[in-house]
Amino acid sequence: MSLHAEVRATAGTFTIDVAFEVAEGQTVAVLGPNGAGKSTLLRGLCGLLRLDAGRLALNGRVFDEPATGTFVPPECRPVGVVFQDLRLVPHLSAVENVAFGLRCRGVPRADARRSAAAWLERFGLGGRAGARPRELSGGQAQRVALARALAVAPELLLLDEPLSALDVGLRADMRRDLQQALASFPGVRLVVTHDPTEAFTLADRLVIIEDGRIVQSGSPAEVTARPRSPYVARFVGVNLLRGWADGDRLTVEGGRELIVPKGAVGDVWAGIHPRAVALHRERPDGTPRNAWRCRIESLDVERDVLRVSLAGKPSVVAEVTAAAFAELGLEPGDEVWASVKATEIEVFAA
Ligand SMILES: Nc1ncnc2c1ncn2[C@@H]1O[C@H](COP(=O)(O)OP(=O)(O)OP(=O)(O)O)[C@@H](O)[C@H]1O
Repeated sequence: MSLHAEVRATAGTFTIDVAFEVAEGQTVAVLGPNGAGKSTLLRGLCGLLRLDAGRLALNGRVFDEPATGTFVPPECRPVGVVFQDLRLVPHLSAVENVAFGLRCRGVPRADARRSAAAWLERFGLGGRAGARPRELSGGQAQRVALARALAVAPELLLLDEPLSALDVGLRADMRRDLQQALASFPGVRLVVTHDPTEAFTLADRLVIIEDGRIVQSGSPAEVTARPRSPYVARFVGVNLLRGWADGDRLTVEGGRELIVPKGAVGDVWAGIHPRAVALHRERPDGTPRNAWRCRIESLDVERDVLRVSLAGKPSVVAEVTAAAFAELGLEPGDEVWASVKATEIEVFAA
């Protein structure tokens, strides 16, 4: 029981061409830069965009397959969708919005209303059933949209950037609610997101799309360990350098030669976790280290660590504790030495 998605579709001049499978009970996060084709993929999956080629099947039932002329319209698919802008009907109350999806699927009015009220109750919105969307807070509107998607007992749940419209303060609470809702939903779950926290807390598997194609997929741990593109590396917070390896030498872009663990030969990626980048005021000596001069470009505070963007050859991000950084007495614009132990550089074939 699963989603089989082989999607080739066109929106204007843009084409999406991806293939992946998701097992029942799994949550997949679809990631990618702006314009990568995430929403277009979602439209293909829910039937708002017809495939040019490929095959879309859920639990063995085919919903779209141009080769056989099969196309099941959106309202006849067991698919629940929460769109980025929610798309609640403005003149309908919360309970009517939730009932709407059921009515579209032919459920009699009274039954649809009863079921909708029960879903709102489950999401703690029993008291807001009569409110119109503009009378709801962002978090409440989000819950109504989620209730509407789940009320139709879908086999596939599609969420497009489910938390992006919420204030940062509300997001953590809503993420927890969403995690619970997803855990109790037995079907296939697919979440489009830009947010690493959302992806890592909600998903079993990541599918990363760039320019309408899958560049990488795997568990969060696999993707973090071996990012396959600069976008993925940025997303997971890892430094990724492209280079040429020969034994224990790696020549990276910009020409610097780094000492790395022996193994890979040829065109490679080298991943360096920001925690592995040490900062020094003077050139470090002693144990043989890879060290090079950089300029501190900017600082980002993330809880009790600082992410320090370093411009140099190569440019990297270092992660240091606030205390260690204060001890060095550095600030943006200052010159600094960055160093990385050879054993902290993971080299893998490009
Ligand atoms: N109906 C359309 N006509 C023409 N071009 C379109 C159409 N729909 C989407 N596109 C183009 O397809 C590309 C992919 O768009 P899409 O909205 O799927 O990206 P996305 O990954 O969801 O982006 P974002 O993260 O910004 O929401 C974009 O370049 C967009 O301009």
